[in-house]
Amino acid sequence: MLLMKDIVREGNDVLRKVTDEVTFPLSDETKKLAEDMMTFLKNSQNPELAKKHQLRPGVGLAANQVGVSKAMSAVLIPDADDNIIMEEMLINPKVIRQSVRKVALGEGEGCLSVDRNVPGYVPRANKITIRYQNMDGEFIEKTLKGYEAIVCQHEIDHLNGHLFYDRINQENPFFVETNMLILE
Ligand SMILES: O=CN(O)CCNC(=O)c1cccc(Cl)c1Cl
Ligand code: NI
Repeated sequence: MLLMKDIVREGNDVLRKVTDEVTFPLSDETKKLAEDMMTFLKNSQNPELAKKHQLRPGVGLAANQVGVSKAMSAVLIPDADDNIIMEEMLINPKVIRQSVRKVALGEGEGCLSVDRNVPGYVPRANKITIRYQNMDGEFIEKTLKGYEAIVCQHEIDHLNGHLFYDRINQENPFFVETNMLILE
């Protein structure tokens, strides 16, 4: 199972490279990696297992965060009652439409690859349409807004070598762009 020791931290170039397109049919190795990534997220969201294995909680994980430069991310988003509202492996994901309107989380963002708090709003498109492939290679288009849109943009950024703090306004980290929504 994947543990925190397997998570690549900032400073490692693999986090700054554009990841390689995933080809189909998936190799057994790539299938196992996808399963391990989703299992990591589930374990990280389970208080008992997270404590036992010292896991930081995550709602997404990109392959290059575990040192594999492939364009795939696991996303596991629970709602306030711990009901899963999104559980997807995003393979070769692309944002094909995005709103002008921006959104940012009021408490900022965090990243397993960043062992420090970086305060500030991370402005992202409030509504996006993504096109990606599932584990069978079928193309899926999904429109997301708010928190799900934020998480998927955080992951797709990883796959393109970006980290969340690249998007924080350097002059004023809590600058609110015109019409930007702040999500508490
Ligand atoms: O890339 C994934 N991670 O680094 C896992 C840890 N971070 C989070 O779960 C997280 C936390 C806050 C906001 C967003 Cl958007 C995300 Cl994604
Ligand atoms: Ni991250």
